[in-house]
Amino acid sequence: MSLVQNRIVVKVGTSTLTNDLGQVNLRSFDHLALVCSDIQNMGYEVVLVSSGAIAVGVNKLGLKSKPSSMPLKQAAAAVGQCKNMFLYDKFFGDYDKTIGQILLNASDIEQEEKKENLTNTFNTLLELGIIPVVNENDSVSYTEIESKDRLFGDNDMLSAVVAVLVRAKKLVIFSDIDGFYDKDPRLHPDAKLISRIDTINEEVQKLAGGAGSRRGTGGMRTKLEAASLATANGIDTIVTNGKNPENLYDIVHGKPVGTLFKGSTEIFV
Ligand SMILES: Nc1ncnc2c1ncn2[C@@H]1O[C@H](COP(=O)(O)OP(=O)(O)O)[C@@H](O)[C@H]1O
Ligand SMILES: N[C@@H](CCC(=O)OP(=O)(O)O)C(=O)O
Repeated sequence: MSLVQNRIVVKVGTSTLTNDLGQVNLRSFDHLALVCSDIQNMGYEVVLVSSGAIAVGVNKLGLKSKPSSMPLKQAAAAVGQCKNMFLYDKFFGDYDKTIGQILLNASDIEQEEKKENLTNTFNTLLELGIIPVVNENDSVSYTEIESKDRLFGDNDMLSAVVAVLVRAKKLVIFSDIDGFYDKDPRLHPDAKLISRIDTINEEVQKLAGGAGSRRGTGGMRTKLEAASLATANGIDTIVTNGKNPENLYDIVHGKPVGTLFKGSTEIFV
């Protein structure tokens, strides 16, 4: 099965959508909505995978820090997801775009029938010119929040699963850092950006560390897992800084930005 050439999945993490005080980063939401809308106007189909439900919920509920109790995390996600969709609806609306929410659990793609329904929903939304906004259904399932034996792992993996499902040509993972370095730049100031990786082997895996901020989860390890799945399905995966969403313009034109994990020659598994 071939990839849809003008289809792109964009993933944005919590550390881009909130600031160091744990507040919503309104400029990030607005900027992201502007660029995604503009890219769609240029003839591309965009799917947005957005984290941030728990962190935004924690802030809205006035909690001092991310709770450790699972019910409270799931409650925070319910509140935060609602606020995130309100913000996306408002900002995308400013650029004349309609969005639709899709909340997923791993079980939704494990069953063939559900998977087919989901694919049809994505395709129909995209045909209608709607931008799907996706997150894991955190309030229902805690696979992403906590489970170790998990398919989605975190939203990095979810974005790769979605990219495979919709047969996107590219997956763009917006992080709080410019790309994949030869070591964690927060711990090693001499770290160097790697602009292209053709094979994700053990050597590459050893370079990836965990999350850099208290808001992010997974760090580069989960981005590598996501890139492994996407590239094995022929999907070029780009990790770059969410502070500069306008990098999407260069990415859709195939210009080098951040780190490119090159998709293998369209073998669909
Ligand atoms: N080899 C590496 N290259 C770049 N960043 C790395 C590397 N190893 C670990 N990291 C850490 O991964 C972090 C990004 O992931 P994360 O904290 O999960 O944020 P988000 O999911 O919001 O992008 C970076 O801020 C950095 O500290
Ligand atoms: N589904 C969770 C996201 C967890 C997650 O993967 O966060 P991130 O590492 O910021 O992409 C939420 O919306 O809070």
